[in-house]
Amino acid sequence: MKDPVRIAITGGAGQISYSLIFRIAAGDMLGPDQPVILQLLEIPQAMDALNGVVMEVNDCAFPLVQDIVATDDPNVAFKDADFALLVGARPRGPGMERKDLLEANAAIFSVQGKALNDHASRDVRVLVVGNPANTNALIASCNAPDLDAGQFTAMTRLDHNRALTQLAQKTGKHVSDVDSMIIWGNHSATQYPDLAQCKVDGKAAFDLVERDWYENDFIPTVQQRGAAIIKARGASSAASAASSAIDHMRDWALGCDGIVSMAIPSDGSYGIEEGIIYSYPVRCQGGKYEIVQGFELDAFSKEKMQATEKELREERAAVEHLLG
Ligand SMILES: NC(=O)c1ccc[n+]([C@@H]2O[C@H](COP(=O)([O-])OP(=O)(O)OC[C@H]3O[C@@H](n4cnc5c(N)ncnc54)[C@H](O)[C@@H]3O)[C@@H](O)[C@H]2O)c1
Ligand SMILES: O=C(O)C[C@H](O)C(=O)O
Repeated sequence: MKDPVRIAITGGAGQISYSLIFRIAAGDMLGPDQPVILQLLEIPQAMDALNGVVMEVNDCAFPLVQDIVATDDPNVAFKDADFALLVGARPRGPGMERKDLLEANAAIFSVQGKALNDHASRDVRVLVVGNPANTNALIASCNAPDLDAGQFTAMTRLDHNRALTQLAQKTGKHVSDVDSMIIWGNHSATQYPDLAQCKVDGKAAFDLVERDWYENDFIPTVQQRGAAIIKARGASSAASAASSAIDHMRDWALGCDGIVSMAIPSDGSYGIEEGIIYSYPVRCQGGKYEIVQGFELDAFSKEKMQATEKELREERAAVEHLLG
């Protein structure tokens, strides 16, 4: 058996965690031969509920779970953490945009960035799920000056997976037949789900779908899917968010074939301002991610990519006081 790894999860008593924790404990994220120590963080008022979750994890008798820490202290939750999934934050309700949560949630991520800086493993991989995820990841990273900015990522994998399914259903194929899907930019209604590089069963997606469907159905459906789930369920996506968080961390840690979308600190690639947390097409190998370079961008793509970049710059300006 391998040595156990420490996985910190915030918002441990919330909706997403109620799926996420059990799937990680079952080995879905790091494999069936990787023991885990779960380090779960909640706010003091939710500690009873978190203790109930811990009771349930224990009742599953998962072979991979070596220990569980339940705490309301971020310094304890992030101690020596190898992986940190920052889920704990307020979700939006009907009629809100995710950036309306900036004020409510931003302070959480400055505190947690500092705690990661001071206590986590120097190799910690951080995924921010709590919204607005890209800018929250920027806040956490800026408050962790001793860690590399590249260790902080935000989740657009749910958008990527949503886009895969929309295209597969439209073309009558399976999601596994689709490759080179790309989500650019912010996990928000300005995100740009781009089919320009996409192939379905080896054929260019643009040869299989009409331009009108792409611009007026596919793009808005993916951009608005979170709101559609809130309308239908009366609560934001939870099991699908957990599943995508697992996909993101698994591929980053263990590698994957093909292109996936991850929101990562921009290095200026594709003309995007350096530093903001922007979703790019990446390849994951050897425990690292790398932006896929060299795609040609037409005027339509450039405009969409700049619109979502502009929103991220505005979000950054709104939290300037928290950026350390
Ligand atoms: N990036 C994405 O694709 C994506 C997808 C779905 C949901 N989300 C976001 O994820 C977040 C969580 O969603 P949810 O449905 O699980 O919400 P939830 O309200 O069910 O759970 C959030 C939990 O976080 C806890 N919490 C709040 N502040 C905390 C803090 N400072 N430290 C630790 N825990 C804290 C709360 O007590 C609560 O138990 C929301 O912001 C939601 O918008 C993001
Ligand atoms: O839409 C939301 O607010 C939740 C989440 O970000 C989602 O995309 O489902």
